[in-house]
Amino acid sequence: MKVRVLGCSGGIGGAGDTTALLLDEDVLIDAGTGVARLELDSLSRIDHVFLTHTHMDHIACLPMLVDARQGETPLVVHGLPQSLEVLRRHIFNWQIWPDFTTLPDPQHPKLAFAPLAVDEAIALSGERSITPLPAVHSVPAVGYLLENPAGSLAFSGDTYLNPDFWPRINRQTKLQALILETAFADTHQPLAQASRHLCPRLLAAELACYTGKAPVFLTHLKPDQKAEIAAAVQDLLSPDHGLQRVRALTGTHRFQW
Ligand SMILES: Nc1ncnc2c1ncn2[C@@H]1O[C@@H]2COP(=O)(O)O[C@H]2[C@H]1O
Repeated sequence: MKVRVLGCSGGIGGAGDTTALLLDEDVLIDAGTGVARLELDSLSRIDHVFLTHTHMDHIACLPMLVDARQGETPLVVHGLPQSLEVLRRHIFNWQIWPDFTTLPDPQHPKLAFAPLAVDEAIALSGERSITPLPAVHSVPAVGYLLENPAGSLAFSGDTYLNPDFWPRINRQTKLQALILETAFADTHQPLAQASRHLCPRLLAAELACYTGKAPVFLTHLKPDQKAEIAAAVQDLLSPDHGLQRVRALTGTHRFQW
């Protein structure tokens, strides 16, 4: 499996694009502004989008992807039932964007919705599977475990303290990487808590629950707080803390296993 980071910033500005991970050529995890980096033929090869949640920084490019994509089969958007209802009601409602579940005609739509549930794995071609993981955010949300027989990669999605996440991660014997959000700096902890995100201090509490050794990559850093978050994470890496191999994800990173 290959995962190419198209966007991993907590906002726009500077070189950052918002969350989008391309799994092989046919699956997107979230559809933030990073999707706009892809050429038309790459967009047309995407068959599935797995959404963590419906916040704009994770769906910004979804409407235009549906319209741009060429192909006979619909783009299948997977999400929690509550997330799909939000998309129907507030995005694909003919006012913000056309309802592509009925276009060009209801028998041959460009868009289909597929509800998912935490812990229910979705099998994909090539012995790949994607399993929704619990997340704790200000709207219904999930993370994802991407898996093939050779290993797995876990992505927290946007989340606050998430005790149900760790037993599932600690069971992974072939985890290649752990992508965790750390949106805010410690000086913004009240906002992190209000908006259900982590800051380095809360990240340290989360990582204390991790018993494995996979490298940890931080995502969703707010652009104006990147330096402060990075400095705090360096402090977390002091020898007495015992944490190692924690670094910020970059918008060009690729994983392969
Ligand atoms: N009280 C608040 N609750 C939630 N989000 C807020 C609040 N105040 C400001 N925000 C910002 O709104 C953003 C929505 O997307 P994020 O969850 O990435 O991050 C959130 C914060 O940057």
